[in-house]
Amino acid sequence: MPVGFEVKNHVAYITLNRPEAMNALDPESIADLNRHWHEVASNPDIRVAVLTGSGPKSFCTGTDMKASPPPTECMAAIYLRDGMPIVPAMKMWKPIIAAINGFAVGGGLEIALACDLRISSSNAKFGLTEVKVASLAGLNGTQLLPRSIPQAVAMKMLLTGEMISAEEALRYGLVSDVVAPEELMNLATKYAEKIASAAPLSVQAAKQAAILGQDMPREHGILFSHLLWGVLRDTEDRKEGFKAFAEKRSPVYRGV
Ligand SMILES: CC(C)(COP(=O)(O)OP(=O)(O)OC[C@H]1O[C@@H](n2cnc3c(N)ncnc32)[C@H](O)[C@@H]1OP(=O)(O)O)[C@@H](O)C(=O)NCCC(=O)NCCSC(=O)/C(=C/c1ccccc1)CC(=O)O
Repeated sequence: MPVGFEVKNHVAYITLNRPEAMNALDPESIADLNRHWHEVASNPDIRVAVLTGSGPKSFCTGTDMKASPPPTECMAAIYLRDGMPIVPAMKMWKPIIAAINGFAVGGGLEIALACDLRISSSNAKFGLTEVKVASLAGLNGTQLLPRSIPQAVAMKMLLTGEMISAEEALRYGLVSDVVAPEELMNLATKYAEKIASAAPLSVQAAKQAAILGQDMPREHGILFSHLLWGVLRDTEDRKEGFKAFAEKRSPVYRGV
């Protein structure tokens, strides 16, 4: 399988598994990945996902430029039927952690930008290199990178295709943590299990409020967050959270 999938302790681990091609995405990987995102979104046992690449060198280098067949259908037909591939299937309120274990380039960086937490190994490199291969960072990179790091750095990366190091990515806030390669999955698991131990509906509401609120005027975002709080107020899990606190024990959340 070009994409590994395993669920443990409410965490889905998704591993791009073509290290010989720097985990570039061929059509089979894209289909596999999309199936896994649908599973993450629909399986109530899964509360959070971790996306990584196999091997020591690369997270993902985007489209497999050697294994992508020429189009057989015009883009308008595909776009108006399915939208853009890959990233839409990741749009969900369960959090996704990108554990970036090496090159995150082209569509690989764009996928990482669609994740909620980005942590990186010290050998990682980040770039939107599509201009070098006569394409465009069309998986939302042109929109998300300038909103994620300083505009001047984003424009340099977009226009020149230059890569930045893990240290620079940390400095610009593109990633939250940089660790030694052998520590990366431990840290990803630590964050994922922390998220999985919190109340799943609260976690999803927090993500929804933060993501949708970004595009709202501040007062609308505040009102929206009040409504979400109201939605959560009567959940069984909120009662359990308060009761467990009073009883000095760990809560047992069920997502109801
Ligand atoms: C990442 C690199 C700088 C690493 O260089 P290095 O010298 O360390 O390693 P290589 O020898 O180059 O790589 C080893 C091996 O892997 C193959 N490889 C690596 N990346 C790809 C790839 N993307 N496609 C196919 N094959 C790849 C490489 O050929 C070697 O194979 P071998 O010779 O051993 O058989 C360097 O690898 C590099 O620069 N890679 C390319 C990165 C890149 O340009 N990515 C952008 C691709 S375009 C894209 O992602 C798009 C996304 C998209 C947008 C909109 C909608 C859908 C998708 C644009 C698009 O598709 O048009």
